[in-house]
Amino acid sequence: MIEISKLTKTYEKSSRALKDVSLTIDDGEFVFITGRSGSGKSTLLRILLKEVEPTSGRVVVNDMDLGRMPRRYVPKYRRQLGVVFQDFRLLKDRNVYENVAFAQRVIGVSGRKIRESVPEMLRMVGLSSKYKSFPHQLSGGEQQRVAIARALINRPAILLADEPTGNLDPHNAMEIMGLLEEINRQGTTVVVVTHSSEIVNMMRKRVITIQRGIVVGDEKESGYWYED
Ligand SMILES: Nc1ncnc2c1ncn2[C@@H]1O[C@H](COP(=O)(O)OP(=O)(O)OP(=O)(O)O)[C@@H](O)[C@H]1O
Repeated sequence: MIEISKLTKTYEKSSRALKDVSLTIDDGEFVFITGRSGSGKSTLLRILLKEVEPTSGRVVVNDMDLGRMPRRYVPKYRRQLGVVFQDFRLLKDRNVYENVAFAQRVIGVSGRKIRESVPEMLRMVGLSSKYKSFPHQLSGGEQQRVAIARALINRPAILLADEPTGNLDPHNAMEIMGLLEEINRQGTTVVVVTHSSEIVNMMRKRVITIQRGIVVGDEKESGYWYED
């Protein structure tokens, strides 16, 4: 569960990126956070990841108050969140299998467990046959599938996706959204930041709209889109 109350972020020498944002995302929800460029979406994600500190307000993720979290606990906290980015961020010199396995190796998962869980995850994202391929041999959609497999391999309760379809053509974008929907169906909370109105309108999920740092809309199962 994500509980945000009265969250404000003002960057130095700049206007407010977020102003008095309060919202709750329950376990198992699928939520879009949308808004124009510069509205504050990435700032919100970065605060959730504890990469950016709020100016004021409270953020509690899975019962952990981020404002009270000791610095040494942050890496462990971040591992409880799966994160996917627009530009995939795969290791270019490792194949598909190794890209996914790496996320387990760094936290000391046993070789036996890795050999069991990576193929299972690659099956889930539909990439079993490409496990030996390198990122440059894959389409954008396939690369994003690898990134999703990597984000989920340690079974996080929450998946945060920052413009996950931003580099994909409409067909691949729809496939990735279908995969995120399936992941959500299996119990993971999914939070997708996007400014694609097509995707938001097609999916009919909860849509939180941010405009100049303020939440101006929060609609359940909606195709709501902000006015320019
Ligand atoms: N590190 C920073 N230092 C100063 N100002 C920043 C910083 N990061 C973001 N901002 C400002 O905060 C505001 C919100 O930016 P943010 O990146 O959160 O928006 P966004 O909705 O994610 O935009 P986009 O869709 O283009 O990624 C903008 O005015 C931006 O210029």
